Amino acid sequence: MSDLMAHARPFSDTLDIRITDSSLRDGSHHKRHQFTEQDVREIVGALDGAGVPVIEVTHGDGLGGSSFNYGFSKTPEQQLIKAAAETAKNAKIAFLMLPGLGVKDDIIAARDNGGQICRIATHCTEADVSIQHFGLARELGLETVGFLMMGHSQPPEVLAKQARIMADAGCQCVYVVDSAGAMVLEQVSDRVSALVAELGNDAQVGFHGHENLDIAVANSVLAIRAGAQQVDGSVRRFGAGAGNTPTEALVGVCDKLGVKTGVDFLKIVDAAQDVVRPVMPSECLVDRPAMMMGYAGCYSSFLKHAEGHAEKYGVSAADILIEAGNRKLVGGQEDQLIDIALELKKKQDANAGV
Ligand SMILES: CC[C@H](O)CC(=O)C(=O)O
Ligand SMILES: [Mn+2]
Repeated sequence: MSDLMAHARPFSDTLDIRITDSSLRDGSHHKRHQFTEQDVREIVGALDGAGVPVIEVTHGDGLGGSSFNYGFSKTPEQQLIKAAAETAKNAKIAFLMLPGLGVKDDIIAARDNGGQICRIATHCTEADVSIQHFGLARELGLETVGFLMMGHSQPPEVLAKQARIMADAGCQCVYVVDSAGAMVLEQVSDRVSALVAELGNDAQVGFHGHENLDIAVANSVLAIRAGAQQVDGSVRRFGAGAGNTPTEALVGVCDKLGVKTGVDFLKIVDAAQDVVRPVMPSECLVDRPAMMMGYAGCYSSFLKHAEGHAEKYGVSAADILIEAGNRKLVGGQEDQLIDIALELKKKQDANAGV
């Protein structure tokens, strides 16, 4: 056992932590939900071949996300889940759902199409809306994961209470989710430790990072040190905004620290370069708007929307995002970004005497 794992809790007899790759779900934001069945088959084949134990596949906003507000999927997500499940030889296929966007029938369909892990995401103060969905998922024999989104916006003790609500509802692993890429080092470990202390053996704890301040791997290492047993990554950071913790770097760093992930470093690096990169519309960059999002603590999936409105109304995407952070907007409030852009334009025009 490595020094890092001395105080941590191994995931199983063979793995210290279990990595979930989210390229085919969080990456859906970056791809504007345009994945094809062939993209999914190629990426799942490569990740599964490298030993990635869990691969998440869904519209970026989860089951039922394909809509005017969030962006229509090119291929129905249930078809993508089915293709992923047919392709994977060892990896389990996970899917995400946000109560309200997705409904119970979507969970049943995802299970019927081969999904094995149901991940239910709520804003980090609204865990109670997930209760009935965890109940259903467990009845269906699915493994369950809970996502407390925008985890930076609440202190550790609040997150721990919300995690308890999920665990009591049947959630087997509650994630601290740094949706905005706004957390810095001990801000992660303090939150993970609070959940570990609250949940004990009732549920595991996970961490999902974003790269806006360029420290997602370091944040993940601190999460592991604090007792996280499940950690998310996305190959080549393929995710919303600045992207996620790069799976390949996380695997390499874990190898060097003696933390067993079960993923083959050389194979995952090849997959990142040869299979995933060609499917990405562009690299996920820590550019000005992405960094502003992390700094302002603003939702990662807002980036593409903010850029679109900035271009349309001739205002700064960074200003839109900072104001969204000030207003503490959460997923589902994307339409308010248009109001912010219009207000900024009005101010800009007034200053210019238009
Ligand atoms: C809209 C769902 C969101 O993308 C979930 C997630 O990955 C996050 O909050 O970081
Ligand atoms: Mn995310």
